[in-house]
Amino acid sequence: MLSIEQLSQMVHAHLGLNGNANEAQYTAKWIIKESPLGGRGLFATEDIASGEVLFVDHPLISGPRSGVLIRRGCTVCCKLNTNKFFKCHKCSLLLCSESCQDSSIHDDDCGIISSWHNKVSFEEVDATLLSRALTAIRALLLNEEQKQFMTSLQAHVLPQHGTEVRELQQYFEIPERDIQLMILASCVLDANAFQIATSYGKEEMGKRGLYPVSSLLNHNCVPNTRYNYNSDLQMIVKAVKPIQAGCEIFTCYTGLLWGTPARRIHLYKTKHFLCKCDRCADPTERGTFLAALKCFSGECPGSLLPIEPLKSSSSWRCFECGLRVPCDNICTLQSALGSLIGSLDFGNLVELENFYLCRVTKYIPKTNQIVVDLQCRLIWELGERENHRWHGK
Ligand SMILES: C[S@@+](CC[C@H](N)C(=O)[O-])C[C@H]1O[C@@H](n2cnc3c(N)ncnc32)[C@H](O)[C@@H]1O
Repeated sequence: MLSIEQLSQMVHAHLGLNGNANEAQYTAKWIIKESPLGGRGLFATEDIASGEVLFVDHPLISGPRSGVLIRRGCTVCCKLNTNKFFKCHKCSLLLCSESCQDSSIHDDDCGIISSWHNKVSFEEVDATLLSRALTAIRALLLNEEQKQFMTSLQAHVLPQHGTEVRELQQYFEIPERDIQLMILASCVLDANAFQIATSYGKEEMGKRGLYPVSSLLNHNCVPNTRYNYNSDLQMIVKAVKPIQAGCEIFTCYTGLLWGTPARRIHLYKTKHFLCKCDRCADPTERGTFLAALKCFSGECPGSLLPIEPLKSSSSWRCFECGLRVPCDNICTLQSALGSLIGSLDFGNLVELENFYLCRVTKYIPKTNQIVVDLQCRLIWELGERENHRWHGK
């Protein structure tokens, strides 16, 4: 692994902060340091005002996500749901048009894959598997310096990481050094990749990017930054509150409006740590009651909250009547609610509105993350439709 000094030099070169001709529109008011949370993090070197741009990162590699549930999409433009898909006869990647086939993106991808000897005919290659492995495959396009930068990032090395790359070997004879680099890229992507948001109404295959500077940001459930993407897939990271010199700069790896159990489980499953931040330790989550459930006791108007939120097996208690409920009963209710939400047709506005107005708040308080999420979806959908009338009070 690179020293912090070497890593800092790479980060500055990557952001274009070196030399006299500084093209960046900001100065770096932060450094890379060891974090008390473990590993490295970014720390403010001077006071930073709310709204200030901290840096503009660009991905070393980007492409489709690797999950088994990935939807069939074009490997160049990521478009879904077209019946015009075809497989490139040289590399078997899925494409939607001649212009995507003639693009430089496909040229690069195809150059790598077609250099591997085929074990089966191109029709027999699993195009979905190839899409799932494509972002890791693109690591082979990096130059030596970029590869060194990528390998200096944290990697999650667990047996499940890189399976999509290993499985490619049933279709292609791949040189061992390519396999090793792609598996390492999968492990680095697992620890660091950011999901790239799709613009509203656009049906696209899920995308992710390896943003090496943002990858050094540790997580806090009340982050002091936020980020958005521009049309060139650059990630603009801004302060969302004043950050004092010396403080660690955080991002949030989960949904901000998720309740504590949902955030902690997600962080544990995807980033392999249990968050212990102030918000996670506070049963009320700063008075937002995002995880609260209605008290199980008849007419009691109170809410159930975890007694020890940092323990996943904690009992819950009603803060009004004192009723204690074991964790197992809470988990059963939470998974029933999850199934109920999973059965909703989110494209059907009338169904969503009815569910929100008539059903969901019978079981959970209006502060619960499920209700808040429904409200956000309704606002989002209604804001996009002409002449749509809100029937609620
Ligand atoms: C994107 S990396 C962040 C940078 C990393 N610290 C490094 O040294 O490269 C994500 C990993 O950092 C660690 N991490 C981030 N936030 C954390 C937190 N709040 N508590 C504990 N570990 C954290 C976890 O190991 C996580 O999988």
